[in-house]
This record gives sequence, structure tokens and C-alpha cells, in this order.
Amino acid sequence: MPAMVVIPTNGYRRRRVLVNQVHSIISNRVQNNEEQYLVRWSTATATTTPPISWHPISELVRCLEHVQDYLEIRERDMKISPLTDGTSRKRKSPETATDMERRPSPFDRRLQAESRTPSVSRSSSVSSAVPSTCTSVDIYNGVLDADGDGFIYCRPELGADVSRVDIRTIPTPEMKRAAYIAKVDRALILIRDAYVRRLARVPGKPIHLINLVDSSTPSLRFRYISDYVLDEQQGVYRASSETQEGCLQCSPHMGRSIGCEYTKKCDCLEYAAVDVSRISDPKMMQEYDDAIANGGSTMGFPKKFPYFAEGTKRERTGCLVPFYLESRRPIYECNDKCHCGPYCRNKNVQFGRTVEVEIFRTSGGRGWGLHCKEDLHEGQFIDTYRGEIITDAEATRRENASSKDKGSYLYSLDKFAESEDLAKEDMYVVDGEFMGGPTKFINHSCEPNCRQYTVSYNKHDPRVYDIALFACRFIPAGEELVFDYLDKDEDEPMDEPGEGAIPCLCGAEKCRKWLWT
Ligand SMILES: C[S@@+](CC[C@H](N)C(=O)[O-])C[C@H]1O[C@@H](n2cnc3c(N)ncnc32)[C@H](O)[C@@H]1O
Repeated sequence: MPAMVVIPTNGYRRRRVLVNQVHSIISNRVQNNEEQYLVRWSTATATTTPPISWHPISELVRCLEHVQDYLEIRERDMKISPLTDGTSRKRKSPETATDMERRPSPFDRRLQAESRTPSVSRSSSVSSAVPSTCTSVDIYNGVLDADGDGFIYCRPELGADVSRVDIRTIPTPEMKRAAYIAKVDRALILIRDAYVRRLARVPGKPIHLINLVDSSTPSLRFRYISDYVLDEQQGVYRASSETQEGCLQCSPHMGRSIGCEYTKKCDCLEYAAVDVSRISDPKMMQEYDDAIANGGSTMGFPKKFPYFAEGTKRERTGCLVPFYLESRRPIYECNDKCHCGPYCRNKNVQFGRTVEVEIFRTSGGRGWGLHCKEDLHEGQFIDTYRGEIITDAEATRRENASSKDKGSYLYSLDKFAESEDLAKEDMYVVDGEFMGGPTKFINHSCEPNCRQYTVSYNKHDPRVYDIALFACRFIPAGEELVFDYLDKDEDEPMDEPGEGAIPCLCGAEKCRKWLWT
């Protein structure tokens, strides 16, 4: 019989288990018509007898990410192991299952550090007289306690009536059977609601969530961010702001309207690709050819403004011009040091997403996808790809640690490696798995409707720049947004698929068959 340990409520009826104290959830059941989950509490050292206790889902609203991790494993296990065989060899043991499958996110590291902070007030954990407000739970290998705010936590000390259980023996086949048939609806609703609440807090145009395929929700182990987060501990830095130059010959009130598009020479555009169609003078053309042949500077040759100016068709204003849209040329936007002012039209991507998007569950085995709630014009900016910026070595480590069937959210910032003669291992990588924006959900297609572009603000920083997604044709509202992860031309051949090759499920007529070879 499990021991009955009383948790004092300290007058608080809404008791909560804190996320940073939980190691994982290891089983579920329904008791007294209530969904309950078996919490394995964190311990400072590895042990085969960590404290564990059952909690109603209402107490786990502060640690739903653990419940979500568990439900994913349960779902996978239920598909692999039929109910009749509780000891199938294919099934993972609870220890390995939770430890291996639980995705270590950067937040965990922080949360674990925080979890070592002692709680403010502690009350007695085991009481012989049971006050009417107290609830009892099954607790093994430790004692539960509650602080003055009603948060429940656990101490790995054994009370007189606390029984000892080896974690490797649970969940038992009986527990698994009960877990498989137990309802988890309440937990699924709470997880979804928590995610939707998070979306509502993201600044800018709304991000919606819809799932007409199953009951899953995107991972709660994700933080929406509006700018990159640099892994400074691993030595990831932007170039010093002193290296950043602005356009000094421009001003906010130039020409018909405003901004750099009306200048003859904007210093920011000087770094952009030359618009050869504007070289009419044969002498200048010869100078340009010589510069290209000898790897010389192209400063002073005519450049193309990246965005359609005001005065063109209304729906084209601000959209990327064909010169860029049909190429992979980097876009150089104006920056804070420029003299063109805040309304310069060469400031576009840096202001972020201006379109309403919806995350949706795909039905073709590609997980989540993204579409727009409004029509997009050819060349319209959608959003940037955000995430943690990590070193190439760290990206390789994360790649190796991740299982083959897990999605990849890594994006190399190697656009300028060749032109700046930088080694691949010195370039950075964006990881959008644990923090980023809704663009993390954009899937790959071999016949894409969006395209990724390099957008630079500090031309002297070849390692940190924006990856901006633009519509490469008109995209009606509701059509899935997809880009080519490899950014290959149609006729560029794919490498031969290796052992870890991932099949492409884009379904396009000209599908290259492999996502990554
Ligand atoms: C950046 S994520 C895209 C969002 C992802 N679908 C999700 O649910 O989070 C990239 C991952 O999505 C999946 N994916 C995207 N496009 C795919 C495709 N065309 N075929 C198969 N899997 C795809 C792969 O698992 C890939 O590693």
C-alpha cells in the first residue's frame, strides 16, 4: 500500500507543482473521476529512488511542458506496444523513455539552476492530525511540502510512513494498461490553452493555432522572441556597433517623398549588387567588367533599391523588386546610424512581421505548418527566421544528439563565408527549435512559394544577419507557406542519399525526393 502523506495547504486551495522541481511525468490514471499524473521530482544526484507522487492535472498547470512530453511518449508507446503485452521488448523502460525523449532545452538549464534556490517558507510535511482543507496523495521515496504561496515541492527524505520504490520497476505493466485507457482530455485542453495564451502575448499581428487532424499542440518548450538570442557563453557575438556605418549623405526629406530611394548614392546600397542594366556608358561598363574579373570593388557603380517605392501599384509598395526576387543577392537595409530617418523605405525587414499567420497541423506527416490569413503579393515580406545563434560546433553537437526522425530547426548563417574568405567552422548557426518565431513551422517544398533572403544592416558583420522570408509569387490566404530548405535551382542535382537521408513529403510534381541527403 502506498503511504498517505498529507500536504498542508496553508489555506491555499489552488496548489501548484512548480515546473523547475519536476524531473518528468511517468504515468497517468483516472481516480475519483479525476485525471492524475505521476510526477517524478528532481533530485540533486542520480538515484534509483527519486521521490514520486500522484497529482491531479489541476495541480500541474505550472508544469504542463512535462505533461506534454509524457503524453507524446505515451502516444508513441501506445502505437508501438499493444495493450495486451505490457512487457514488450520494443517498449522503452520509464527511466530511459523519459530521460531520452525529454528534449533538453536551454530553458531547462536555467530552470535547473533556479530550482536550487531555497523556498521562502516551509511548513511541516507530515501531519498526524488531518485538517479538513488538506488533500492526501500517494507519495514514495520522499515527503511533500508546501510553501506560503501554496506551491508544492518535494524533499527526498523518508517520513515514517513513506514507502520506497525503485523507479526502474515503474510504471508496472498494470500501471501502463491503466494509463493507456485513462482519459487525458483535460490535460490536452490545458496544454492547448497554455499555448494559445502564449501566442496572444506575442507582439505584432496575431498568430493563430488550428488543429483539425489530431489533439496535439506544438511544444510548450518554446519561447517566442522578436530578435536573435546570442549564445555569448560559447563566444557568439555581433560585430561591435562601432563597425556599423550608416548612410551619411542621405536625409529624411529627399525627393518626392522620403528616404534613400531618391538619392543618387546611398552608402548602404553601395554594398549591394550592381544593377548592370543602368550602366549605359561603355567606359563604365569596361571598368565594371575589370572590377569583376579582378575581384575589385564595385563601389560607385549603380545599385538597385530593394523595395518597390511609393507611387508604384499600391499592392506592390514595399515588395521586393524582381532584381532581388529572382536572385540570391543580399539585401542591405539602412540602420540606426543612417541619416535617412526612421521612415526610409530601405527599412522593412527590421520592423518584423506585418501579416497575420496561422500555425496548423498538416495531414501529410510533416508535423506543423504555417499559412497566412491574408493574401500575399509577389515579393511581400513575411517574417524573419529567429532563434538562438550558436557556433557551428554547438550546432553539430545538437545535431548528433538529436534522433533522426526529429525535426531540424538549424539554419546556417554562411552566406558570406566565401566572399569574406571565412572558414565554415567560424560561421554561426541559428537554432529555432526552442526559441524563435512562427517561421519555425514553415515546411520545405521542392516547388516553393516563399524564398529566404539575406538581409544585412551592418555590412561589416559577415556572421550575423537576418534571414527574411518573402513571397516569391502571389499566395492566396490559407495556402501553406513553403520554402526550399536547400535553396537550389531546379536543375541543380541532389547528392546521393546517405544513411541518414530524410525523405521529402512535399508532394510537388518536381519533388527531389529527399529533404536532406
Ligand atoms: C523547420 S521544421 C518545420 C516545422 C515542422 N513541421 C514542425 O512540426 O515543427 C523542419 C522539419 O519539418 C519536417 N519537414 C518539413 N518539410 C518537410 C517535407 N517536405 N517532407 C518531410 N518532412 C518535412 C522535417 O521533420 C524537418 O526536419
